[in-house]
Amino acid sequence: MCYNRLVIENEREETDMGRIITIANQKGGVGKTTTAINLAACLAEAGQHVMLVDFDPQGNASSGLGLEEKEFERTVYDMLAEEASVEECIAREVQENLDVLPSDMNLAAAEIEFQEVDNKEKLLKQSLDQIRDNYDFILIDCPPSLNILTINALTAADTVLVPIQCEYYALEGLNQMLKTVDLVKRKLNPSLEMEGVVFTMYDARTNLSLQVVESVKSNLNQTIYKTIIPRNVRLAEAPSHGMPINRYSSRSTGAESYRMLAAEVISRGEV
Ligand SMILES: Nc1ncnc2c1ncn2[C@@H]1O[C@H](COP(=O)(O)OP(=O)(O)OP(=O)(O)O)[C@@H](O)[C@H]1O
Ligand SMILES: [Mg+2]
Repeated sequence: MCYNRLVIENEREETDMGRIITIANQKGGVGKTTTAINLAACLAEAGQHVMLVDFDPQGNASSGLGLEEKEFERTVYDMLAEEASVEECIAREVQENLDVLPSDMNLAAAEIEFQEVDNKEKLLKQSLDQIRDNYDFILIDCPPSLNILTINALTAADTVLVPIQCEYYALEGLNQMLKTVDLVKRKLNPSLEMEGVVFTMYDARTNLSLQVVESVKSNLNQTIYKTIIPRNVRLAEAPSHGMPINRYSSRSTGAESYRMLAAEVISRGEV
């Protein structure tokens, strides 16, 4: 089955622009993709119209939602390279209310290939601005680095959500990340704000998890989400079944926690 198809009309009646949230942390394996997939799926379950942009050449957000490379002809790379329109690259209704802009290894070439392109930091923004009115939320899953892809994602975003893994080196590199956010805000995207920090893989059986949460709370002058994502084996299993947690194991603590996070994210937008 091929998910890509061209849709010309604007499907949404509302006129307000979608909120674009970039999920970033240059540290690897902290739960960015798990948060991107499951927050997107739980926002969609709550009736929000959502697009998830897989902006990592690893393609984990695409495969974690069951999108295999053979199933899509176009990717976010084709969109950036202007080889296809934004609309042509979208995999539609991967779940109810949830569209995906898939990615694959081609995106790894972006850093070198777009080196000489004018406004190379704004390529993603230029594309997403064309479609943001069609969505309530656009989430962008970043690779584990502060490269041109992450800079593009920060430039396109309204806010940045930083997952922090509850482990000893949690704060390592975080300052660099926050400096990059600040730099992008000053040079490229003045309206960029911090969405906040989300703790992931919290293990209630260890003192360490609690200590990390306490130390981040006292050291980091950032908004911290009340919802803490627990370490939950169902969350780790779900991607290999190509499903978000609310479909794979709807009553698991992982599903419940991402539903709570989605409710918090929605309520922040209403303040
Ligand atoms: N709350 C959780 N409970 C159990 N396992 C988790 C949880 N969150 C993430 N994982 C697992 O930890 C690993 C890393 O998570 P994930 O891929 O979301 O991190 P990432 O930050 O996107 O990684 P990368 O930097 O490589 O993109 C994965 O195997 C994932 O299934
Ligand atoms: Mg990832």
